[in-house]
Amino acid sequence: MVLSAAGQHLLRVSRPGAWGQHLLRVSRPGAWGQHLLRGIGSVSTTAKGFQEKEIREKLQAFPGGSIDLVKQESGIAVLTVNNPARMNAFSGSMMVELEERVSQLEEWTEGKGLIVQGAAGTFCSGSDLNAVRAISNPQDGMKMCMFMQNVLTRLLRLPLLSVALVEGSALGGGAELTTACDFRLMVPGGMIRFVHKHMGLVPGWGGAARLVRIVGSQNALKMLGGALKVDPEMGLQIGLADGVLEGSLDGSGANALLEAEQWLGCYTTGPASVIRAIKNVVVSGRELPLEVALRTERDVFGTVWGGPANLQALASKAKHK
Ligand SMILES: CCCC(=O)SCCNC(=O)CCNC(=O)[C@H](O)C(C)(C)COP(=O)(O)OP(=O)(O)OC[C@H]1O[C@@H](n2cnc3c(N)ncnc32)[C@H](O)[C@@H]1OP(=O)(O)O
Repeated sequence: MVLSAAGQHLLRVSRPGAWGQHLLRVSRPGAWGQHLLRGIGSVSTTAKGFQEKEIREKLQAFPGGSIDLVKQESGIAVLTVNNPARMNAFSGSMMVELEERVSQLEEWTEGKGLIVQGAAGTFCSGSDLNAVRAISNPQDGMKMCMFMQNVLTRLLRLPLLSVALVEGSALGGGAELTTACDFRLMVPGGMIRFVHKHMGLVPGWGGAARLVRIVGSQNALKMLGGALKVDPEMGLQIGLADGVLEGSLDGSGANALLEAEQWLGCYTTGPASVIRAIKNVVVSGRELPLEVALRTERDVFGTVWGGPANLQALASKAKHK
């Protein structure tokens, strides 16, 4: 780690062979705090110096599937990774669409919750291997990685309580996507598997960093090193899964979605302003140094203190037995 004159950390990523050393410039942690303080819930990229327009154009050259978003009256939105012919693998255009959907969710001020699911009874089999083969050179791979890291970081920081509904398999980048949600609910027969090792890779969409925070470094090492198949039972045991649902009665996925909505509803009941504030204080507590997190918490507190929900609760003389 080198601290440049501009105060930016340069993370030196080396790889032996043709392309030698690359410098991935990331903004210093203090700048994250500034982002969070300025506009919690609309945090933008932590990566500098990558040409988003250029990578979008590149990714658009690999079309297929879609990322569908339905915002419901209940304040819970459903995001569906939809490419069933390829087990919901992410084509390039789906990566771009995911960024657009995240932008829409950042603008959705009435939202409280989000369920991320795969179409047709399976979650997501990671990157579309056809696109991966076409961009297997290091420069393009690095750009795709930065693009997806940025999108999934923004997804996790949305001021919505988010759940990955894991039916079927979540493989590779699909496993990484589950870690970009606050919670994971698994359906019997479901599996989360970081298969990267078998692809000669490590996670690159931020999945390893998030996994360590969810299950701890020991379990993360075992999951990545062994490319372990994490079923619902193991998921609960290591804290990767937050619940196991009954699942589809007819194979349509409808029942699992309904169950996930009910599960999430326990945490999203109440005014959007309060639910969003809860998510924001937790994000800052999770990601920021304590002093900055405390300042952020104070700022968020100021947005709800004396607000309609607070005044109504005071007037009702509520008892919390
Ligand atoms: C930083 C990101 C790292 C990554 O995500 S790398 C990608 C990691 N993912 C993989 O390697 C998944 C490879 N696929 C598999 O293991 C199996 O296809 C899988 C998902 C277990 C399903 O197995 P089966 O149920 O036997 O079905 P199948 O193999 O016949 O697949 C059905 C069709 O889906 C396709 N498919 C599945 N995963 C894909 C992918 N990631 N990219 C592109 N195409 C994919 C598969 O080729 C097959 O297509 P087709 O019917 O032969 O035309």
